[in-house]
Amino acid sequence: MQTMAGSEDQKFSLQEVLDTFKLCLSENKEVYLEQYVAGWRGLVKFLNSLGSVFGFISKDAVSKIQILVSYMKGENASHYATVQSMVKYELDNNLVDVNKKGSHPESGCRTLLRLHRALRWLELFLDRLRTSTEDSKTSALCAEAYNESLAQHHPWMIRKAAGMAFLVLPGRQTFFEVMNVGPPEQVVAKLGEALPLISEVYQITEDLYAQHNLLDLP
Ligand SMILES: CCCCCCCC/C=C\CCCCCCCC(=O)N[C@@H](COP(=O)(O)O)[C@H](O)/C=C/CCCCCCCCCCCCC
Repeated sequence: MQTMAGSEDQKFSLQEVLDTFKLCLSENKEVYLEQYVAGWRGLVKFLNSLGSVFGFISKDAVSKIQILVSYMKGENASHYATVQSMVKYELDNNLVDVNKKGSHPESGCRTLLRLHRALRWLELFLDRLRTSTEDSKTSALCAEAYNESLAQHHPWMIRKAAGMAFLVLPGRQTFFEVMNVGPPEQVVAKLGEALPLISEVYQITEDLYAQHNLLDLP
């Protein structure tokens, strides 16, 4: 497993992200937090390679990763092995601000929820990339995926800033090259492999959060 330090500087590999999401689920379909966070670290590498325009997004993702890592390494680390154990521990011990921000503004549950919502964006975006054609615009694919998911949870200012950043996304060909997988057909095949894994992790988390009424945590 990679360490947090310095990992964002290394080269992005879609295969590596795929591997971490493969390792995310236990036999009984619990979501391992260490692998979940490792998957996000890999994605942040990609985002960082796109330039400073995406810095505000990367910074937010890194800060959420760091909050989760601090719980995973803290005195109650054993409760932060899986998303399921984290939810149980934080709810049983009243460590989650459920209706409005109070004494636990950075609970693991609310922090993971932000990344979970972003995972839905990723799922939609990757599916669009997979089915795109040579002349498709990544900025449009990204904006569509964003509007269908994360945008619904963001205020106007963030939506505006995100929309501006999408406009400078590199074209489809460059995008595919940065994934370090090989020719476009292989990228498409690899995306087809990655998507069901990401979808399953997303759905398991979504169901868990719905079951505990955690989908709107402030
Ligand atoms: C497989 C390779 C291709 C895809 C690679 C994608 C790489 C993407 C890497 C990271 C995605 C960023 C995840 C952003 C998490 C955002 C969490 C969030 O919603 N935070 C907001 C709410 O937090 P609280 O205030 O409640 O604590 C926060 O306000 C957000 C601030 C930053 C703006 C977030 C905009 C998100 C746009 C997502 C699209 C990223 C575009 C990447 C382009 C490839």
